Amino acid sequence: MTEQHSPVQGRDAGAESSAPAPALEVRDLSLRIGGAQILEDISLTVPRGQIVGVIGPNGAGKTTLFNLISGVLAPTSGQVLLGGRDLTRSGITQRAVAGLGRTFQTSSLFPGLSVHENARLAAQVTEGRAISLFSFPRRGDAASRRATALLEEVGLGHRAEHRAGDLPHGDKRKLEIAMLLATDPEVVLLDEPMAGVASGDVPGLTEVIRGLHRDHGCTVLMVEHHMEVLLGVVERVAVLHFGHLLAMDTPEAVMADPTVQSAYLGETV
Ligand SMILES: Nc1ncnc2c1ncn2[C@@H]1O[C@H](COP(=O)(O)OP(=O)(O)OP(=O)(O)O)[C@@H](O)[C@H]1O
Repeated sequence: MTEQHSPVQGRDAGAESSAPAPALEVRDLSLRIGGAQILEDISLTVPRGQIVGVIGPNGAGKTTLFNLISGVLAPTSGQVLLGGRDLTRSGITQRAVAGLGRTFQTSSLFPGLSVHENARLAAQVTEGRAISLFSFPRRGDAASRRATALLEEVGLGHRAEHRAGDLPHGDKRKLEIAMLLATDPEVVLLDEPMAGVASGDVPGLTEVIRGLHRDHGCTVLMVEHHMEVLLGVVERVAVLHFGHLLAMDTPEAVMADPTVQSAYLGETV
């Protein structure tokens, strides 16, 4: 996507788009805990189908932003909108029903269950059935078929019967993405998907992330410290610094921005 490069300091350079309601919009979002201002006046928009990266030094507020968007935390002020709908006061489940999916920094799998059982539980939610391992699933039921198809799609078909807890990190992440896909999300938040993943598994996982966008039309917001991966996948990058949005623009514009370089890229990118 080509975008006019404009000065990027302190604002979302895509926020003035006249497109219909963006898939995700955050307006003046702030969080204060005790005396600490964790996030302050964050505003950004993510158009439908775009992949946006979120970067920033440790403690910049990236995970907190995800927690506010997904409803894990309530903001002190500001709004979160999904497809133009204000979900600021909605709980985690309501946001999931509205089309928001999320992975966490730490794995959220059931480690003692098989890969297929994990995927099937996620698929059961979409089938509108209560999550249950005790419903005597048959290989042929709809949730099982969907789980099998999604595992094939992310390249885990051959591991379906493995214990999820025994998977290497890269495969755990793929399984989490298969489970996300089982819920048909429109907007996906990925929190450091490459964390702990062996370098040899990075290209395969990167392809799975691209597939979220390419094959499922998902809008993706992705925190990632692995800059090579991030810059190769995203269309825009949001830079957080001490709880503020320092910039949001194309990777090229952000990387060339002296403010970003001095504030964040003192570390090598
Ligand atoms: N519940 C809390 N109470 C007080 N301070 C908090 C709380 N949660 C987060 N913080 C602080 O808010 C800041 C932002 O934390 P956050 O985890 O969002 O950063 P991050 O950018 O995701 O960091 P990292 O890259 O290390 O994961 C940090 O200084 C953190 O210590």
